[in-house]
Amino acid sequence: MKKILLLGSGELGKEFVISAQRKGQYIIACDSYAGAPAMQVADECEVFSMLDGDALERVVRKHQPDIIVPEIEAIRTERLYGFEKEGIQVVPSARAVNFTMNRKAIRDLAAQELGLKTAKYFYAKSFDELKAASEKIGFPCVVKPLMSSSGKGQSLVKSADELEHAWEYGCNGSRGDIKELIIEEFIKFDSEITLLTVTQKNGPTLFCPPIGHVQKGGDYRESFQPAHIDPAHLKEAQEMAEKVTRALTGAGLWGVEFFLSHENGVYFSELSPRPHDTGMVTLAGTQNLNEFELHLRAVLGLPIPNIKQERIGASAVVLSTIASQERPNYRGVEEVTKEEDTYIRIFGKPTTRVNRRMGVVLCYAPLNSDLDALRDKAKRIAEKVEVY
Ligand SMILES: Nc1ncnc2c1ncn2[C@@H]1O[C@H](COP(=O)(O)OP(=O)(O)OP(=O)(O)O)[C@@H](O)[C@H]1O
Ligand SMILES: NCC(=O)N[C@@H]1O[C@H](COP(=O)([O-])[O-])[C@@H](O)[C@H]1O
Ligand SMILES: [Mg+2]
Repeated sequence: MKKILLLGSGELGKEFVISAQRKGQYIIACDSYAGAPAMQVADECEVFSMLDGDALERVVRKHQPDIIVPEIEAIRTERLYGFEKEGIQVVPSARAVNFTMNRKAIRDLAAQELGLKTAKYFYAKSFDELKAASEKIGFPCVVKPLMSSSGKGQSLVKSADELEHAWEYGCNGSRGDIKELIIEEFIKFDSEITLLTVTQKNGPTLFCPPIGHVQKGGDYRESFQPAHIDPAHLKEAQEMAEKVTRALTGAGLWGVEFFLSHENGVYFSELSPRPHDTGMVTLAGTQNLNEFELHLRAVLGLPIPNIKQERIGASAVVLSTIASQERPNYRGVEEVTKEEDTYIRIFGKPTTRVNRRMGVVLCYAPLNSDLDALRDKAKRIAEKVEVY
């Protein structure tokens, strides 16, 4: 049995904890608020700011974990190098977690050191720098904080007069103490995918069938597997995923994001060194092993004999339309359970905010059935659920 310190306790962590406990592990779930989804199923929990390095140190000393599994990006990741040196396994590695928490580190590594194709980009520390960069990139362009996730602080800028708003919005949506944004060329992609990639302690890098997804405001709304893409594009994406995960080092499951364009090919976008939100579609049983089970096996160094697509699947998110500090209720769950081949997962978040992801609807069908129809079904059913 290993003692696992989980840093971040959202919906992704909750599924990871369930997988880990099913393999006899002991988990301490951490987050900045009490009653977080993964805490509801873990052995112990700790509530503190993981951006506070000293608080993080105290929790590590108190529990003396064998393994640290980051679940979010908002962590004082510099401290992880020290823990790793002491012999604690950091998942997938301190380097991977530290590089991916800041868009600058990972983008420079991917585009400059590894030569992966990405959108053109510049960084801006002031409004004037943003303006100057936008003149080089042109409109539309995308502006994001260097440190944020799930689309926080991200805007699509269509003309110069929207820049000021993008600057303010980006700075306000930034986590942590840095006031710097990235401005990217807008890629007119035909589709985007997440390539779940597994790096192993003893074994080759493995790839799941690609997951297609649709985002709104920089946040995921629906995902489906397998995405039907050009085999040459898939091969290219796999090669890029192999390169970037090798450079970041370590064992675990990663969500590597790509934009695909018929005209311009494959662009690397970013990656998560952990299970990916769009990968929740694997909870519909699309694969023999879902992304959480794969992460756990890679972390523990357990064998993964194969990854097999068992059926097709679609996920659609349930978002809150209200903001409240009260524990929410859900209307429509009975309606959902009337549907065939459908699951619903309510994450159990104790409070709401507008557009907070509170649950997900998962639909599946046999291989070779109509994927577009399945996507429509998942979206139609998710619409029935109301958070109040
Ligand atoms: N340069 C771009 N061109 C076109 N679309 C973009 C670009 N950058 C981001 N997007 C859109 O916004 C989405 C979110 O962007 P990105 O993944 O960089 O943000 P994020 O906040 O890190 O999201 P998450 O943490 O949920 O993965 C992308 O999946 C894509 O749909
Ligand atoms: N794109 C990253 C992502 O989906 N992360 C997932 O969302 C949780 C935070 O949700 P919250 O903001 O509702 O607390 C995180 O803990 C993780 O499970
Ligand atoms: Mg993303």
